[in-house]
Amino acid sequence: MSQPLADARRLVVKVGSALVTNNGAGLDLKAIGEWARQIATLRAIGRDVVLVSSGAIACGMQRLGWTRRPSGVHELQAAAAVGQMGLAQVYESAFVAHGLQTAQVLLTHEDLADRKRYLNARSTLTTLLGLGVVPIINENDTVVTDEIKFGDNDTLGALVANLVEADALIILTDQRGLYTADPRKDPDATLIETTRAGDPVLESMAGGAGTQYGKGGMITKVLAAKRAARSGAHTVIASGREADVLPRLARGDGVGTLLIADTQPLTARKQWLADHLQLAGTLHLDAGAVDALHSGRSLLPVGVCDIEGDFERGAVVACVTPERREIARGLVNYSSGEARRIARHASQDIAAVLGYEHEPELIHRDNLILLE
Ligand SMILES: Nc1ncnc2c1ncn2[C@@H]1O[C@H](COP(=O)(O)OP(=O)(O)O)[C@@H](O)[C@H]1O
Ligand SMILES: N[C@@H](CCC(=O)OP(=O)(O)O)C(=O)O
Repeated sequence: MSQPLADARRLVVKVGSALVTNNGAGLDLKAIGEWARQIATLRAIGRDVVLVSSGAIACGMQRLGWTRRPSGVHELQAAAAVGQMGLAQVYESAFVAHGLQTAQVLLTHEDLADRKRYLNARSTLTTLLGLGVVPIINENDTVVTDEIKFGDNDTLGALVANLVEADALIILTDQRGLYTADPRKDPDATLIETTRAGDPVLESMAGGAGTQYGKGGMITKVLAAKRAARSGAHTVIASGREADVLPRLARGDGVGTLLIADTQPLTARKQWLADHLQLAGTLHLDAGAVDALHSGRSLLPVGVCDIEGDFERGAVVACVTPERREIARGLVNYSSGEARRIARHASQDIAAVLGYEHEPELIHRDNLILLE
């Protein structure tokens, strides 16, 4: 049942480090040439393709003669800077051979968290697609440290799928798809052909990375599918070594694991809120406020017992239950200092407490998304 892919006009294809660098042996020119050929085939039948490629660190390590992945952030960043040159060079020549232009786009988490930069990135990518160019995206590893990284490119792939409103995210890796357990560890593991993106049972089946070259493993792919489904994109996890994998998927053939997006997509603005990986603060709600949010109402200051963090009006914050489960997130109308003063107060008292009132709600329901 891979029919949804046959209708997908815009695809994000993600290729992992182990695959791109042939397990750290150096850029796999044959494999890269093969994906370029397949992507050219998709372009020829009118599909838009954005490629998210890992491999900068693994390629840099190989070029620098390092056999072990360094643990120091600056060494990793240096390796990424060296390796990204290799990636750009090889992709450029591989696509030129098929008459296609490429564009390098390096993104950070901050680019996508800032609404203006997010919209800029979206316009640039859609302009490139309109020009028939294949954008090749990676994380800008040289300028980000661990705390602010996407880290694995599965997450980045899902965010890009949401950013360009793709119909499908295709994650190519070194296994045939998602198995019931890590096939490297469990010989009885079987391939799952079709499932529902976001099914919590998948998270217990998926393990970590298979080699020192990959970062995320299967768990980040399963979570990426859940994330991509929020904008309505289906996900396929398949082997990048499977013959003609991309054209076959585009024809609707069943290859690998299909994770179907079967929930109502969020609006673009709510999608952007949901995709924030780092939040500016946390609002602790009482049980009444939790119920109000579940019935689709705005968050009023009266239902907030405590505030964590230092944030400005307009920041994206988490809303947690008394048990500290994040149930929603949204754009706050008051800074953390103001919020601490009006917490537990009725909205009609805001002006008396602060001397002014922005809005009666702490977070308006239009700026709020429920996560469960
Ligand atoms: N349930 C599972 N099904 C398939 N692979 C799994 C599973 N759990 C863990 N893995 C591991 O995930 C690895 C792929 O992830 P990773 O090494 O990060 O590759 P990539 O660089 O392509 O992202 C596989 O080689 C496999 O060992
Ligand atoms: N941005 C990093 C990719 C991080 C990574 O290893 O991702 P992945 O192989 O997709 O798990 C790089 O280019 O080396």
